[in-house]
Amino acid sequence: MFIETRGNDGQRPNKVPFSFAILNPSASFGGLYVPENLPKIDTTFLEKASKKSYKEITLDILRLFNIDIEEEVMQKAVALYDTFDDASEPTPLSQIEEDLFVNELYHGPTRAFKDMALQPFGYILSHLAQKLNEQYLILAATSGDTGPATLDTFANKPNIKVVCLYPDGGTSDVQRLQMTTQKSPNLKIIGIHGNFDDAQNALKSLLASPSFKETLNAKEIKLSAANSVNFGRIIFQIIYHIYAYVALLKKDKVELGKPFYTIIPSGNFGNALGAYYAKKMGLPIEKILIASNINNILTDLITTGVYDLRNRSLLQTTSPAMDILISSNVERVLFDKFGAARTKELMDSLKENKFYTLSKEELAQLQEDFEAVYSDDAFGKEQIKHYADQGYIMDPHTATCLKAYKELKAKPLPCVLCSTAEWTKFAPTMFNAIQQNSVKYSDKEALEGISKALHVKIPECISTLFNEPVIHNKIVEKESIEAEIFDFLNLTCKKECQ
Ligand SMILES: N[C@@H](CCOP(=O)(O)O)C(=O)O
Repeated sequence: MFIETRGNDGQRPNKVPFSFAILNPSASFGGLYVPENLPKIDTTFLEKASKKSYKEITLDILRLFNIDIEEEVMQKAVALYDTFDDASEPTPLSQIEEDLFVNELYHGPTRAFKDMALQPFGYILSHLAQKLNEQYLILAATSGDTGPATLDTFANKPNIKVVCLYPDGGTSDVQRLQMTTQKSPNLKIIGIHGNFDDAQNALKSLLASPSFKETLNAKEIKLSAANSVNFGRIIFQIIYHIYAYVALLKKDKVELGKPFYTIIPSGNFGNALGAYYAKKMGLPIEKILIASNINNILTDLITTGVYDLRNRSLLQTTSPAMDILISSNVERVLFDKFGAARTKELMDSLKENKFYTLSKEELAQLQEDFEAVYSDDAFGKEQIKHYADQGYIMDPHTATCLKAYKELKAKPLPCVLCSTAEWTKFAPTMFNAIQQNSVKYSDKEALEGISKALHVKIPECISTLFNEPVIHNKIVEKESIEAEIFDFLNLTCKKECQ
């Protein structure tokens, strides 16, 4: 069963099953759903897992969670990993140093780690909508990767409509084209004048808005979300951390039960939360190392205990998917460590005062599991060049992890770095890094340049994007989002947006 991070308001049920939590992701007081208990895995589980495939392990873990989804549906959802580059190894582990391994999570249809969760999650959510004979509006806010993966998973799905919000100018060109060229009539993509935090704030306030829901309900439309505020995303984001350890075991790179480090490039903290839950379930993670770009609010939190939005504005970097200051899933860690009352206090303080401060003891508890560091674009480019020269291509988000590898890995243990996106989504930055220049390349030029220079193929799903017509070209002010959504749904707005 699932409970709420900020406690219960008396209006909602105290505990809900998985299906309820994913169909209704907004919990009391603007909080999030979390599992009441986490299942445990031990060395026997890991030993057995080392003889199994990714899909088999995924099903084992889903069964351990005992969620209210039929076995057949879980199997069909997990079978979607068969469409990845290598059906037998959807998340290959590449060794780039004696003790450093890259967990490549981007081999799905939209070339980012979001497919790992959104492919099966999309299947389960649309199955539930059909089974209940209900119509759903799914909202998504994106800084570049969640959007394309959400649209891909829900395209043409019955009973589902999707509205995806992205910051105009805040994603790479490829990421934008992956969204704006979508043809399926159940999808609407809206660019906003603002940044990712503005898009996610809009999503959260719509999820919590009684009048918005009332207008939808009048037309028998229910509301859910595809971001990692939805636990349906997180459950699948636990599994690839467990599988990374299994892959180390399979390759004889770790002794069963011995610890390893994991490094996570972080924005909305869903990936890091998945690692935290995996650690709590029993995966022997020594420490979760959090890598940020210069939007380093998570570095500050984990090193000083202060989460401070005052005197900060979001900066554009060459790792745009991490350009986030209001990081949703930190809340789930706070709840797990300090309980609902304290989480509500901290989150209320963030809303009202734009900051919160952990006590010394609380910070020490956070540091039991996490360490953090940040790097700038120049550092990322150096790493991209260094590894490209050695024959390994990593994207700018992945490159931020090298700082953590160099500075935070204190013990001689194997280290797994989560690689969140394919280089093809950020070609101009990649080409600048490789050529060591700052020429303004178009994405197409840069893709072709890299392909030629490094003898790599551009996947068809990326190369064909440039020939597709742009269908969604609307860029609106934040205040017009609600009206745009109603227009898409052919609804008349009830109150605020008139
Ligand atoms: N970095 C993300 C932002 C949204 O994160 P999510 O995990 O909550 O979906 C993106 O690329 O869109």
